[in-house]
Amino acid sequence: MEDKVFNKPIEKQFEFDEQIAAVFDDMLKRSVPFYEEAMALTKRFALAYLPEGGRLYDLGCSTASTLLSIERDLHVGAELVGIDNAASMLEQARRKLAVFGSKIRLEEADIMRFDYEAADVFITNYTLQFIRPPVRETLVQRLFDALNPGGVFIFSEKVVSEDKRLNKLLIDGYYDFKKAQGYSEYEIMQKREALENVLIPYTEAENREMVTRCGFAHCETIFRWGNFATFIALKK
Ligand SMILES: C[S@@+](CC[C@H](N)C(=O)[O-])C[C@H]1O[C@@H](n2cnc3c(N)ncnc32)[C@H](O)[C@@H]1O
Ligand SMILES: O=C(O)C(=O)C[C@]1(C(=O)O)C=C[C@@H](O)C=C1
Repeated sequence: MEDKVFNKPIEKQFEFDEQIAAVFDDMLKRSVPFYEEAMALTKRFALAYLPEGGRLYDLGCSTASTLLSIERDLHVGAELVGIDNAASMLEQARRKLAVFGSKIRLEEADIMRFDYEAADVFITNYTLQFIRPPVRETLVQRLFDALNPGGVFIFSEKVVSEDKRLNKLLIDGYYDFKKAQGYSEYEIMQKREALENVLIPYTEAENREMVTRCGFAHCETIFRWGNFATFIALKK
């Protein structure tokens, strides 16, 4: 279904509710530059680090698009687990899992409180930015602690620049991208207002510093377009 959520006056802050879940796949494709490519890179690196008998978690898995794409090319016996606290997102996910006869395990839970088992890959694509800054690093630390040695953390984020002029140019470029995807200026402004204080982006450097403080030995930016980036952090 086509995303027209912000075509009318907004009544509340951005929330992952039924209205958003119903159009979410279209929303992401048209709102995240190179979404498909970032997902393909996520899959490539996830598969490379997922051993036989391993475990992969996708936090904020939404409609399970990334997990299903990974499962399609999975050639080892490994457990794929998706976690999200939005019931309506998981409803869409379950529908897709049924169509593909998938073995992915879905958990409706808060990623801040979930009791993680030992894992080889954690993914948080466009999810950390919705976790309040005072507790964001606590979550990353928990993921690091649950990772087996040699495990990886792959995450994608909207990012900002510490340089004011560059930051404005990045945002202008992003809004032009959205216009080219068919969103009107009105829809773009309505969504910007709804996301204020809900989606809180860090700079690329802040993201790297955060994972380094949590103990990751190496962090690489594997994709960046304007104000969107995908990272991989390695636990040695
Ligand atoms: C932008 S979407 C993620 C998109 C998805 N990873 C993808 O690449 O298609 C963020 C997701 O995180 C979920 N989320 C946000 N905070 C959460 C929390 N504390 N616990 C569990 N899920 C959360 C939302 O419900 C939403 O589905
Ligand atoms: O539309 C925007 O302004 C966005 O930042 C895109 C974005 C994201 O980056 O997570 C914001 C909310 C939705 O979850 C989908 C995509």
